[in-house]
Amino acid sequence: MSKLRVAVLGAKGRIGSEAVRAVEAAEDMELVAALGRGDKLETLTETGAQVAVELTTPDSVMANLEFCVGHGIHAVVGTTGWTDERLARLNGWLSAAPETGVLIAPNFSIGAVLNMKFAQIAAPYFESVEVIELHHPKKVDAPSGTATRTAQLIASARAEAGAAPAPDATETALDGARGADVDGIPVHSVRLRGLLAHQEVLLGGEGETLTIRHDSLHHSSFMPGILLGARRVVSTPGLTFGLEHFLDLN
Ligand SMILES: NC(=O)c1ccc[n+]([C@@H]2O[C@H](COP(=O)([O-])OP(=O)(O)OC[C@H]3O[C@@H](n4cnc5c(N)ncnc54)[C@H](O)[C@@H]3O)[C@@H](O)[C@H]2O)c1
Ligand SMILES: O=C(O)C1=N[C@H](C(=O)O)CCC1
Repeated sequence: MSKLRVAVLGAKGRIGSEAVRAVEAAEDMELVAALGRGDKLETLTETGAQVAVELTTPDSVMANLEFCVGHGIHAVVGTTGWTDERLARLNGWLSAAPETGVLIAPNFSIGAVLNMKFAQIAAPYFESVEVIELHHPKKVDAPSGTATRTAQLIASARAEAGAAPAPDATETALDGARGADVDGIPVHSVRLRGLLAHQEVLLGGEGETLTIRHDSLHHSSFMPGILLGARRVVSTPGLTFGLEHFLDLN
């Protein structure tokens, strides 16, 4: 059987360099290109890449995806910075390339996907919910893509269940003291040397709390999800948002 022809964009970065090693080690894949900032995207077509693994920066991801989708190259995207406006532009490109698939995964680690899922399930049952994400100090965006997605899932689960807003008597606060507001859910971002990627969802009710915590201790935690994404995206046209859809968790 022929091997899946995979390229990595952001190949010299923290997660990209790990992805290069993971693709090289996968028996059913061939690494056909490993591109860094400034390398020409035409290499993707010249090398016959079928899937591009996009692990760059929020300022680069859109141009890379426009090229990939425009050339019928499927994409597995871990880069953060997704807004409704960006998703609409991507969907516009995909509507002109109906056989092309793009997976955007706010987090590729199974534990983080389950953290999001468990939080979504628990959210309607508690009066209070807040999210704390903790990352390495080189991270350029806050809140993390994972925390943003988690808060969105919590907010929609609570809205669907008709849950009341969380109690909060704060009258005066320093800017930022109550975190960022993502769809009404407070999200707090910690940047700390020694950490990689961690998240706690705190839920509180009468006389009890529930804490759902996940820790990524090494970039290897993201690799099985990236490889799964590459295998599945080639037969999943259109936009898939969240690895849970490829794990049959929905
Ligand atoms: N979804 C996940 O599971 C997951 C996990 C870890 C990181 N991330 C995200 O992945 C992104 C990268 O994270 P990182 O820690 O590796 O950052 P990083 O800064 O270490 O790596 C990004 C790399 O992309 C390169 N780059 C920038 N523009 C480029 C372009 N146009 N073409 C090719 N390469 C380009 C940079 O030079 C750099 O080497 C971030 O958005 C981060 O939040 C997602
Ligand atoms: O290290 C990062 O940067 C990470 N980014 C993603 C996010 O913003 O959620 C996933 C976890 C690691």
